[in-house]
Amino acid sequence: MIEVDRIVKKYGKKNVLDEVSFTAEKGEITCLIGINGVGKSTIMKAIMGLTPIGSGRIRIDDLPVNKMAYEKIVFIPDTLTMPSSMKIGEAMQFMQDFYANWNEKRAQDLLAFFKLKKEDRLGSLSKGNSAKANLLLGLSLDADYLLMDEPFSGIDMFSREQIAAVFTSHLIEDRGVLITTHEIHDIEHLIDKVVLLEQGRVLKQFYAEEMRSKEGKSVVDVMREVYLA
Ligand SMILES: Nc1ncnc2c1ncn2[C@@H]1O[C@H](COP(=O)(O)OP(=O)(O)OP(=O)(O)O)[C@@H](O)[C@H]1O
Repeated sequence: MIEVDRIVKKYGKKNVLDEVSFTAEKGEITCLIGINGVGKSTIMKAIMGLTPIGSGRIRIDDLPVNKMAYEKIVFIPDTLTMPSSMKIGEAMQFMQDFYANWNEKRAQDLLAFFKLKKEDRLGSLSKGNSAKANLLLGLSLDADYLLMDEPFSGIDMFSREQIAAVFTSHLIEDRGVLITTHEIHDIEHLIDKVVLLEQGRVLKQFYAEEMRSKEGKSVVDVMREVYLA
């Protein structure tokens, strides 16, 4: 479990995260939802140790975040980080050489699933295929938790559907997934837990299925209630 406990982050005098607490469990998809600027990316960076926090704590499987903990997490950015001149196959080979936890079988499965071609250069890929290549490279690492910042942003409908299908497939296995988004419609049916954010604070967190079955409300219904109140 990733446990974010009352974390506070300031940029200058501005409180960007104000006692944010939530958990993301293994085997579940947890979604941080909020409009631009509420602090979603800052939370991701804090979990990855890429930005220091003022107070609060972050634990992964009951251990404080340290170098070992980072071997449990993969952060999949929204842009390709490999040189654009590299072919997909070369990028896969690079990852295999560099990371001990590269899972070649899963990488091949993802290549087929996304219908990507090894000989295509990263720089020549469409936005949708770049996102898929990014996912391929990240998901092929055997890590217990996957963090993805806006994996569906700016991607065409068919690519979004294909990417969404990965989340419900065996390719995710029983890993914990934490994603951020400001567009919920396409992915509402995939999400287990929802964390609604506003101006650096958690307004509400709930399980989507429980909300549907007990209160008959969709995630969008709850968002309307919370944000338009
Ligand atoms: N390096 C920085 N210096 C100063 N302020 C920053 C810095 N990074 C982020 N901020 C501010 O912190 C707040 C939260 O930013 P963050 O990027 O976490 O939001 P977000 O919810 O991920 O937004 P988006 O959906 O646009 O990515 C914003 O007001 C942003 O302007």
